[in-house]
Amino acid sequence: MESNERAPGREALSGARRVVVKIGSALLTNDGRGLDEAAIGGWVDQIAALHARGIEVVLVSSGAVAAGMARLGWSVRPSAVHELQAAAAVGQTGLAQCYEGHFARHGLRSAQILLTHDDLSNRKRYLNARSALRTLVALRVVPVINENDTVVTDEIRFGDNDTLGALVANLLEAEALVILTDQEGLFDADPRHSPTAQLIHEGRAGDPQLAAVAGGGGALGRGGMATKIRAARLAARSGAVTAIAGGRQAEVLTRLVDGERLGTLLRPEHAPLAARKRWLAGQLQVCGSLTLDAGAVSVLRDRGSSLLPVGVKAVSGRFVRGDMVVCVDEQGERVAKGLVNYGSDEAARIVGRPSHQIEAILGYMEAPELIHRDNLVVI
Ligand SMILES: Nc1ncnc2c1ncn2[C@@H]1O[C@H](COP(=O)(O)OP(=O)(O)O)[C@@H](O)[C@H]1O
Ligand SMILES: N[C@@H](CCC(=O)OP(=O)(O)O)C(=O)O
Repeated sequence: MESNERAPGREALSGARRVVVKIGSALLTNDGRGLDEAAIGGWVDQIAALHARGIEVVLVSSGAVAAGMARLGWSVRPSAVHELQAAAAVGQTGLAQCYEGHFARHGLRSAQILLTHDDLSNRKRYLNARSALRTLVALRVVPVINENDTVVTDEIRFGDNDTLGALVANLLEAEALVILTDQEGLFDADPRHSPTAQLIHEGRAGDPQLAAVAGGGGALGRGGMATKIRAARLAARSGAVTAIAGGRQAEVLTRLVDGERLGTLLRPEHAPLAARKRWLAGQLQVCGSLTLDAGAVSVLRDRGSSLLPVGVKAVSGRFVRGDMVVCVDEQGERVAKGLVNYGSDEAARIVGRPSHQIEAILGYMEAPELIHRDNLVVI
């Protein structure tokens, strides 16, 4: 097939409305001499083009350590953690400035978000990060995310940004994760060592055979293909398709979104909602319960709606925002479970009341729903 054809099976990518784009260290740096500002400008141009089509783009960008090393005049990547942290702190400023300047050429704003593993494994911080990111996206701002390298320690480090990209795709329920790197995609062997290696065009995220061909990273990158394959598996948990493609290919982002057969496409094996709901259903302990009126039971079961406070009659148990609670009908039969947006004390004060009164009752409003439908599984 010619590479500029619209390829069957690429619809998942061409139909995506929200995309997480991860740009790796191997691409961002100018042979270790700081940031490749011209190349960054080119990706920003493409992201702006996607934006203009109404596609929401969230960027996960590496490059802080490499940029910091250049600014500090270091030619060799340090191994001491405190030096890496210092380099990241110096470099992250340059990275943010570079994106801000390029997005401004298109009349777009960017926002810096630095995350740690803890932020996404702690449910409360996870929900907070998600609210902030959703708000930025709704404001048509492009979030530029990196690991908060200056505060993380080895035990709690993502290390590579492929994993971070996948978790952000999960967090925002993006339809696609696009990983741009210095190779054209996943080959059946590491092309640095096997010049005859063939590009794998499509595959199943989670296929164990992929891990067998994926090797480690180059001098500048961290995880290599191994972490990209793992990222595809993680992204698939929330139904996202993953594309691994060459960031130096002309117009790579726009061509991918146009459905062109570029790079490697790894598809989730399960439907998005089902994957997400399975995660919710399987993972978390229940901390309390909400008794729903008949109307709320029916909209949850029949329409997959969010649970609003107005449909709740009673609250029991002690829970905080982000905890899992079970929803029961007035006969005590289990209807659903999900992650609450309000702790038990606040929930008790707002149940039975319309959402527009929440702010007047509590003095603030986290969200109009008690449980957002993305965080709710009917059982
Ligand atoms: N099977 C493979 N196909 C393609 N690249 C591979 C494979 N196995 C290992 N690699 C290596 O992975 C590198 C990309 O990963 P990495 O250096 O971590 O980059 P990034 O900073 O973009 O994440 C490539 O330069 C390549 O040498
Ligand atoms: N957070 C680090 C990036 C880590 C890294 O290089 O990851 P990757 O681009 O996946 O190889 C930085 O900004 O330097």
